[in-house]
Amino acid sequence: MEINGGRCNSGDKSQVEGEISVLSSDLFLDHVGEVTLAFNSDGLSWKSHDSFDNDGSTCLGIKFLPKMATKMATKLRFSDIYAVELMNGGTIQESDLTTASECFSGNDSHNSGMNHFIVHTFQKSKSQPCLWILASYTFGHQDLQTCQMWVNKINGTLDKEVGRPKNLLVFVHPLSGKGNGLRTWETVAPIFSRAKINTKVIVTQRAGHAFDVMRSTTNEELNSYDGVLAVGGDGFFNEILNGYLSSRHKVPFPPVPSDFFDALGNDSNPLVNDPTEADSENHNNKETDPLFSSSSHIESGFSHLRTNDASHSVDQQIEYPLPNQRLRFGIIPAGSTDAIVICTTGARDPITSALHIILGKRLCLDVAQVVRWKTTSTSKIEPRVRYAASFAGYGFYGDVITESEKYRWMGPKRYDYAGTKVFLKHRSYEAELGFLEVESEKDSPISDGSRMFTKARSFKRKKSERIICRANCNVCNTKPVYSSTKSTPATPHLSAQETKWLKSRGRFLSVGAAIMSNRNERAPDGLVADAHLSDGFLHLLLIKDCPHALYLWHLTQLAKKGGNPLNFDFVEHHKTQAFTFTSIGNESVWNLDGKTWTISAFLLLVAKLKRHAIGASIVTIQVKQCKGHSICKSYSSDLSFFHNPRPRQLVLAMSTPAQYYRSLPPVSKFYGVTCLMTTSALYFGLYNPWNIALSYQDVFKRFQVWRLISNFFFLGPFSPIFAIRLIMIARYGVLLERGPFDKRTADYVWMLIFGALSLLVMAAIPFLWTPFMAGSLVFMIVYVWSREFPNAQINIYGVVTLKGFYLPWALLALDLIFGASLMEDIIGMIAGHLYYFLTVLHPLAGGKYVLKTPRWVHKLVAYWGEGIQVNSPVQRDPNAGVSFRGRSYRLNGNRAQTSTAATEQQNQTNNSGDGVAFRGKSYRLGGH
Ligand SMILES: Nc1ncnc2c1ncn2[C@@H]1O[C@H](COP(=O)(O)OP(=O)(O)OP(=O)(O)O)[C@@H](O)[C@H]1O
Repeated sequence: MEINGGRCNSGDKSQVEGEISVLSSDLFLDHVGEVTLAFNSDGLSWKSHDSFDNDGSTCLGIKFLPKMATKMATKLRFSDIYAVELMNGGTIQESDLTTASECFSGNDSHNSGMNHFIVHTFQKSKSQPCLWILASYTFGHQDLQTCQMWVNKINGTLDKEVGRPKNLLVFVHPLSGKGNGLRTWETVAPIFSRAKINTKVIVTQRAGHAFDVMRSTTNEELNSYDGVLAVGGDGFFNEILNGYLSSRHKVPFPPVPSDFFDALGNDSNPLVNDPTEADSENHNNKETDPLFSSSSHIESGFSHLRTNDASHSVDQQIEYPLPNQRLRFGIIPAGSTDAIVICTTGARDPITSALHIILGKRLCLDVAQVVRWKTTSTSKIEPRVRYAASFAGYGFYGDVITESEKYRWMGPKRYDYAGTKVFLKHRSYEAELGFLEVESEKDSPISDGSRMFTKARSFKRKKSERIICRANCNVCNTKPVYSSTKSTPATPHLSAQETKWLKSRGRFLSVGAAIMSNRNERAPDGLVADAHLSDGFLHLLLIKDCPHALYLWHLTQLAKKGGNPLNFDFVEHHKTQAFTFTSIGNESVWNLDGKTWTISAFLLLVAKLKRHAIGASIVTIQVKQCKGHSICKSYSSDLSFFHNPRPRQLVLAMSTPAQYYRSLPPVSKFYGVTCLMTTSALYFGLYNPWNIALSYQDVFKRFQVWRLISNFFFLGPFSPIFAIRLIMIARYGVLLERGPFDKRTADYVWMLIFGALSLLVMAAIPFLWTPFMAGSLVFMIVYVWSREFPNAQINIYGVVTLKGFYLPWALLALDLIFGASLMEDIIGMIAGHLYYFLTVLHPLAGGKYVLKTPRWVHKLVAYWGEGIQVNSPVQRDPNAGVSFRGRSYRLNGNRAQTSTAATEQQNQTNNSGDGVAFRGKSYRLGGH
């Protein structure tokens, strides 16, 4: 076939690689050479004329195989092509074998003055398949008309590709993330113009600008767009979403849960805040929220529903369509977190997102509706609705956003800084939550094992089984089946029989509602690894007040790929469709997709609306029809469940010494008992204490290595000082072991070993040496406790009441008064601080966690057979622990489990009045 002659088979049906094509031509493909290009029903395909085995690709006896030619695809689907461009003139390179091409004779004419067209597509990155990289194929022909014909033909087909946008409204947040919003748009804008997509670009001037534009744009104008793009972060996207929905999502509110307020004191509720609204969206908007006033059916629906009248179910059958059903929403990531983009496209890359949008890829997302109630008829606080697409968080999550806004100039690093500051403050907030349990879910045929209602069930999922929800997810694509007879297939109504409201009240470090997994660079698996994008559920995470170290452990699990952040006793995890929230006392703020909702949040109901109201799509969001409030119906009819408080009673004092002894956790019991026995043996004159004292001379010269250990078990002869030290073990050692080190026996043993080693090193310095360092080790325990429980109230001899933080210093002062040696106290505090610094402060400041418990300690504990270590890398020895097995009891009177105790439900022993641990309780409202 003579290529230079431009022989073209246009219009002929020919066969390329066995496919029937409607058009084929002989063309030059850049970097490949002569090819026959075929136009098939689903895409383009080509076949090279060059056989790389023949002599033509051999130069001076060396065979050259063009790399590009062998790697290049030979097929392109139309669904992957986003543009085709005709170019007049220019050069086509026959192959990338420059050496070889020099050997070719008579081919110079191929390389210049050729007309060509470029087919624009993408390819997936080999190392990261979610990352899409721009790719293009340049086909050349000397005849311009041939090129033109191909371009027209391809364009004609691309025009028929469904779902591709033609007109987009683009909002650019210039200061987003590191201030790169505008530059990000400039990077992707040429791709949109190449794909012949018209864009109207609005660069925002202030916070709330995009909200105002979205809210005030008429529906007619919005109808002229296929979608709205946010070039920015999650908060910016949230603003656009709220601007759109706030005036258009006309549905009646769920009923005011009046029973709930009654429970808290009704009208005279002192907790009602009456703040001046600081909503950024409404700076310039004096309008009353149309959700509450403008629509008559809304008004009637709202007041009607407020009566909790069962007849509102009639209203629930009313459909409230959004005016522009085909409008979609997209994000080009330019923010600091970009969790929505990471969860949908899988790559935090503006080009990948732009390609998804241009090619019309879509995905439904659930959107949560957050309703702040008007708490009483006279309350000045107005009911208000907000929407969140990824996350709603309170406490730690709200405080971090508030704090980080002060340091926006730092860019994304502000979250690390603000997070550390908020962590160190360790604020907890009292609150009461009610959440919906959908019983029918358990029997649902779509249940995939990922639907969890209890913590125990949720933790059974192995890391390897985690499902990452993306496009075409089976769970999200399957309609839930509910048994209510009133249901229509599209509107699953939950009857009171099918649903239960559970309640949880207490002090929480944070409350989070994850609407999607919220994967991001700081939490690679997200808050809830296997959350779905549009299954109609959200994941409620309640982090109860707990010591610093445990909370840090939870956070480090969050930050770790494959971590298990929910596997803690102080973490409650519920998969639900709705929850209520009532703050009590001091309040934090809510963080909705990274935007704060100021202190006015009194009670929130988050109802995931997917199949009830709104669906959203990937990068592109499609708003679906709203169909009533079945959740709310069950809410009003099921509130009686709120009143059945059956808190778990904590038994803190045992009635007999034997019971007390059995209740002690293993390490403190072992250490305390050994110290007591050592002193008792001395009392009976059984040994000379100098034989167990620390003496490096004896250790190194006489190999009396036991001295390195034995000196840690002698607290001195019976005396007031001895008694105080023993009580310290029984009190603070036990509190530590039951609190921060609960189910972390190996870690606690390692803390003591590390402390002992540090003390031994210090004792090598002559003026720090003391013969017995048990007192120092006890002081180390007290110091660590004081850091873990800094706000606990302590009372010294009924005279002085202090915060836990000052306890070691108070004891130091007492030792001074009693005339005891201060040296051992001080070196104990140094060892304690070293441990706390390496395990808490240093990792918090971004440093490495260097003090990981060594494997041999895990083995030791496993061999011992006492205590529990969650996530232990070693198996417990089934024959171990004979000496203590079965003699340890939990405080609630249950025998401690010594085997698979990781799933054990354990009481929070810190409720003992230290005022630090979670004081609330979670219980089934039905009293089960
Ligand atoms: N021109 C502007 N000047 C100041 N603030 C703006 C402007 N445009 C938008 N904003 C506000 O900035 C807030 C944060 O924006 P955005 O979410 O894009 O950035 P981010 O916080 O860095 O990213 P992420 O939410 O992913 O962490 C938005 O909620 C929006 O209200």
